[in-house]
Amino acid sequence: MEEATKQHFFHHGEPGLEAEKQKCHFCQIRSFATRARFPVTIVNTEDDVALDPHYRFVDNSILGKGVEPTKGEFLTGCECVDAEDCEYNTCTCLQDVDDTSSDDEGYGEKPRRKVYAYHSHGTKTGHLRSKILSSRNPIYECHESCACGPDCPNRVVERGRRIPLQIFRTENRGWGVRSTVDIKKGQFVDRYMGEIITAQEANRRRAKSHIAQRKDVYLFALDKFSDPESFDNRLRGPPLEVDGEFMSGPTRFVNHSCEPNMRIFARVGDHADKHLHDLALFAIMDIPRGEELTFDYVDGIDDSENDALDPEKRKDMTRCLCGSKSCRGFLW
Ligand SMILES: C[S@@+](CC[C@H](N)C(=O)[O-])C[C@H]1O[C@@H](n2cnc3c(N)ncnc32)[C@H](O)[C@@H]1O
Repeated sequence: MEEATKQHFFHHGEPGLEAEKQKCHFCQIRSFATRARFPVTIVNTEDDVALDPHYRFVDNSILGKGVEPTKGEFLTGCECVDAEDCEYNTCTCLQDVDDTSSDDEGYGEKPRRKVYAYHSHGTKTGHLRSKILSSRNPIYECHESCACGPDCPNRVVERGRRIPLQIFRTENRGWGVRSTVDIKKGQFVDRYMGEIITAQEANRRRAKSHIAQRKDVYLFALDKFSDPESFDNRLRGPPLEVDGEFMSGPTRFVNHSCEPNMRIFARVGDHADKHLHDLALFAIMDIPRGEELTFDYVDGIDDSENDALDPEKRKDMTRCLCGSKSCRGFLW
């Protein structure tokens, strides 16, 4: 770690080291557009280990072979001229929101039911509403094809990470992630990024991996809108997957906890791109600066407690070191 730090700070300003700079983690995170206001830092006060040299930081997912975004002519956004209108179900971006319990508000002839995922006023502006936080509902945001403009309050994930993150060496679970500022319940932290690959490619990578379950830690299926009956054939078949093992952002280093402080939500911009939805991490409680950020890798859906009763299965299982009171004992 110290070697890599020295090399970066003393030599990477010099010309002629382009190839070396490409592989340098500090140069990669310095190239992020938000580096000045919301930097990512890497520290290790535990041991001498550096990040895996094969790993590369990116600030956007990379589309793999055979993965296509929807073509421009099929993209459609809302026509809300006043961004305030994007809080109501009259905004076409929110038309698919399934929110039958409502804060119904009559407005002339049009029903203006507030279905918006975020608080839109006061100190909680931009934070997920508790009703969404305690659900598994997807988040529908306005996006680049919308008329509402970049300041629309329904563009929280689209605007990107607004929190400085630090990757640090934990005592017993390799690298972990924390924030250098306090985070409030409902605040967006960052997306889980990586290479977006086809299901076939994901299975090929699983088969190649020595321990398939280990590979599964880095693979996230984009299956929130999967539906065998869908008119969209991209939603009918096996979903695309995001592989963050060798190319991702800081959230790739977030560890598991059985009592997590964040949760992943599916976030969609253009409805034609549901097959490519984002994986957005939000705080589900207030998190003081410096506290490790975690999420539940299996989001509560887990067979490990049952498997652990079987001595044969148990010997191949990975012990969970989250240290929480309700720890389930095993990661998988
Ligand atoms: C997505 S990575 C997280 C970053 C990882 N700590 C690292 O150093 O690269 C997942 C791996 O972290 C470790 N890990 C994460 N949460 C853990 C936990 N609660 N207990 C034990 N190991 C954990 C396991 O080795 C797991 O395969």
